[in-house]
Parts: sequence; C-alpha cells; structure tokens
Amino acid sequence: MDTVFSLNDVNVNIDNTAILTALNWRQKVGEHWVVLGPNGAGKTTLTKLLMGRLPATSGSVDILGEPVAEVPSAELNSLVGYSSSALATRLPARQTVLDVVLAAAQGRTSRFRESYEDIDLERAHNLLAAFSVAELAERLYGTLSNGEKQRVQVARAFMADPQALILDEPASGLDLGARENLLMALTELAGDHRSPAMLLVTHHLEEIPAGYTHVLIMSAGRVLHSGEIAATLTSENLSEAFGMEIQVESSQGRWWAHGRR
Ligand SMILES: Nc1ncnc2c1ncn2[C@@H]1O[C@H](COP(=O)(O)OP(=O)(O)OP(=O)(O)O)[C@@H](O)[C@H]1O
Repeated sequence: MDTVFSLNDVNVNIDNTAILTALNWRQKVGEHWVVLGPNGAGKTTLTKLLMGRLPATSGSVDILGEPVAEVPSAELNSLVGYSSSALATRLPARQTVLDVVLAAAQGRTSRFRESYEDIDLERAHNLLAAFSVAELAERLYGTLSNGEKQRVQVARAFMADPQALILDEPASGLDLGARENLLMALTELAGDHRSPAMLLVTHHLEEIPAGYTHVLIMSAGRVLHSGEIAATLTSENLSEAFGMEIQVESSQGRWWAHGRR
C-alpha cells in the first residue's frame, strides 16, 4: 500500500454549516506535506478527520487503504502520531523527560511500571539528541519551558513509530535557535526512508523544513491548490488563498513570504 491518507469527495458539515467542501487529496508513503491557509480555512478540521476524531458528513477518508471509521481507535492511535502545543501541556509534569518519551513506545502518555528494552532506551536518547534536548533527559517534564516541552513532545511523537505523523504548528513559540534546531531535525527525518509520512500544519513559510515535498493550500474549507512544493507554493497561489498580494521567496529548500503592493 503506497497511499497513507486518501480523501475522496469529503464534505464536513457542522450544525448545517459547510466546514469542509469537496476535498480530494492523497498522501503517499515517502511524501511530506505542509498544510497552509488562512485562519478558519479548515486545517485543524482536516487533521481531526485524518485522526478519526471527526466523521465526514459524506465522502470517504481512508488510511492505508482502510476507511478510517472502520479502524479501531487504539490501532488508529498507533498508526497516526500527533503533536501539538496543546498536547505538550497535557503530558505528565512529574515524570522525567526520558520516561515521557519512552512511554510513547507503548502508546502511553506516561510511564507506569512497564519495562523497556535497551533498544527503546537508545532510540529515546537518540530522538532527544536529534531535537537538541538530550541534556533534559533526567529533568521533570513539568519544569521545562514551553519551547523545551514542544521539542520533547515532537521527539515523543516519533518514538511511537507511527505510519503517519501530524505536526500541528511544531515551531510556534520557539525562539530562533530552537526553531532552526527543530527544522534541521525534521529535515533529517524527512530524508530518512524509515520516517513516517509527515503532515505539518503551519501559518509561516519560515517554519517549513527543507526536504518537505508537497503543499496543500486551503481556503474557506476547500483545497485551493495541492502538489509538489516547488510548483505549488507560488506567489500567485498564496495571494489567491490570502486574498492579498503576497510574494513568496525560497532559497536552498527554505521558504519565506511578505506582502507587496
Ligand atoms: N464545532 C464547530 N462548530 C462550528 N464551527 C466550527 C466548528 N469547528 C470548526 N468550525 C469552523 O470551521 C472553520 C474551520 O476551522 P478550523 O479550526 O479547521 O480552521 P483552521 O484552518 O485550523 O484555522 P486556524 O488557522 O485559525 O487555526 C472555522 O470557520 C471554524 O469556526
């Protein structure tokens, strides 16, 4: 199966209001997507659909060829990883960073009495190092700054070894150095064929890691443009999405944008 997610003619209505309309989209194994769009475009609703937390009103949402609605929730949780700043604040404050990351290997948010193999320990330490938080391994999670929690939490999402990983604004709130470290780690993971297919929601082009391959541009609950990032993330397409003149620039796989008159 080379398709991770597939949406076919998906509509989502809530209280008789159309939130998502006629969505058709596919993410294949090995593709790493960025989701962009103005506030209220439907990005979060899309992630909820993919995680099976919101049913489609019509159309089909499939993961690895199976309708999401038919996959048991425990299985879906292990297939689709998720990271967001909201989740970062819900992890157990009184456990060590290492335990918080290790627990994800068994699909848990906190460590209880379970034992872990050396290979899990090594992987947890490697992920903490990849996200530049290795020195925090023995600290209590609750004592970390928000930016530190955010990076630990992204490391934790990889620890679970999902098939797909949804990263909801992973760089928001990080200082410049922390953001760049995070993006470099994500770039490295994007280039590793063992990594899950990633879907990264962001508001800022500067937060797109080099090596991400595709972009989905949403507006008013619809897919406005989708495809390979170099061909799709254009000034014309973003100007259309945001309803203003936007100039998109890129260099060496990184992106930024500014308004223009
Ligand atoms: N439960 C709900 N009831 C009514 N409207 C909803 C509900 N959930 C979402 N919406 C509306 O659906 C639209 C899309 O919301 P969504 O949160 O998916 O947008 P978004 O692209 O993630 O926005 P943002 O960038 O601001 O986070 C918004 O207009 C929102 O108000």
